[in-house]
Amino acid sequence: MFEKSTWIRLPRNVVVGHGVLDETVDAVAELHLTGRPLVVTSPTPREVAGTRVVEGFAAEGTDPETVLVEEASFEAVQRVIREADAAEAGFLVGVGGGKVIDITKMAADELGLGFVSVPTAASHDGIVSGRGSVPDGNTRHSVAAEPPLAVVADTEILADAPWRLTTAGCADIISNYTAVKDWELAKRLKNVEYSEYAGALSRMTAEMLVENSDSIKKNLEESAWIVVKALVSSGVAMSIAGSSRPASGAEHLFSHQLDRLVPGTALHGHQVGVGSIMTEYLHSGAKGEWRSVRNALASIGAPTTAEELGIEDETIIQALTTAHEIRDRYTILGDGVNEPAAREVARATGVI
Ligand SMILES: NC(=O)c1ccc[n+]([C@@H]2O[C@H](COP(=O)([O-])OP(=O)(O)OC[C@H]3O[C@@H](n4cnc5c(N)ncnc54)[C@H](O)[C@@H]3O)[C@@H](O)[C@H]2O)c1
Ligand SMILES: O=P(O)(O)OC[C@@H](O)CO
Ligand SMILES: [Zn+2]
Repeated sequence: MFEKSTWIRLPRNVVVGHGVLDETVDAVAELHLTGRPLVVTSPTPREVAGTRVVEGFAAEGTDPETVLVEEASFEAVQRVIREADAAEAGFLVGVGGGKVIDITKMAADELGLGFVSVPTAASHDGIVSGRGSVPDGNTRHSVAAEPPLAVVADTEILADAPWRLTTAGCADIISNYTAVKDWELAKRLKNVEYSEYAGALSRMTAEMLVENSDSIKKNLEESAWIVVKALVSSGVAMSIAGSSRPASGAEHLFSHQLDRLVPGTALHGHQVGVGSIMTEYLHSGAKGEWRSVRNALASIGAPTTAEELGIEDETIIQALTTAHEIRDRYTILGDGVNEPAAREVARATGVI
């Protein structure tokens, strides 16, 4: 008897383009979300977009409340929940980078409220996904969270954000190549559940981004358009999979370990990009495709070395040798890369 079942939870409205921030209220109205909005944001995103979103809701008479968050932590999620309860919020609007959006989607999930994603940076593929990523002591949780009912991605704002945020988003997408390889490996060796559709979509998203890399340039709003489309597509792959597997493999474990060792030093996307160069080397060897990964990153101006990340060589080795410990997710790292092997891969790929 066939007993398989799945829920693929996707946004209903994905609004992308120049000046669409002012359509946030319409995107919400179309969803029949009611009650008081709680706008979750952080200082800079509040300046570049949050205040305008609040003013838009206020003009409609919905009396929005705002809460500022800085870090992705369970404590921050609880704080948003308390603020939402106190404000008797009807729905949540996350305005900011990946951390703000993760906190908002996790709070919305616990509260049982709808959530709208308003990214102010094209820096990560969590803008659409129903996953939240939170460090917790020695581990990193990827938790099921409320996917956004709507995404409002204003390319004018995204193109105006510091360029490094956009190159981080590109690198988060380029890392899908190795994430999918890790997922396939885990299917072969550990019989983990694998989705052909999610894997193919994730890989195709990375390929299309790389094919369009000539059009991804600083001060070109079209770049934000191309990158957001890819981030949405990658998030959809995660929703189809019901896990972050299609977009997160060993390169992400390496990045999560760097977040523990040297928090706040480099952007998530940049770290996973450098991790991807090395894990591609581990997958396919010296003559394999690691150069293509490195060249794709270099062509959009993302870091490809420890120095460009602003991270010490020894920290790279430490992160690579301990990355397998961070989460129970089988990857090319297996039960761990030893120190000489880590040094070899980091040197051979020019990362250190
Ligand atoms: N849930 C998922 O599926 C998923 C996917 C990818 C990444 N993530 C998570 O997202 C986080 C990474 O996201 P991130 O790189 O955006 O980091 P972040 O949220 O820390 O943002 C980086 C910085 O950019 C600033 N910023 C945002 N918009 C700006 C703008 N327009 N102008 C100037 N500054 C702006 C933020 O205030 C912050 O200081 C990580 O915690 C990662 O684990 C989650
Ligand atoms: O589940 P994690 O490893 O946090 O990955 C989510 C996201 O960063 C994928 O791009
Ligand atoms: Zn990522």
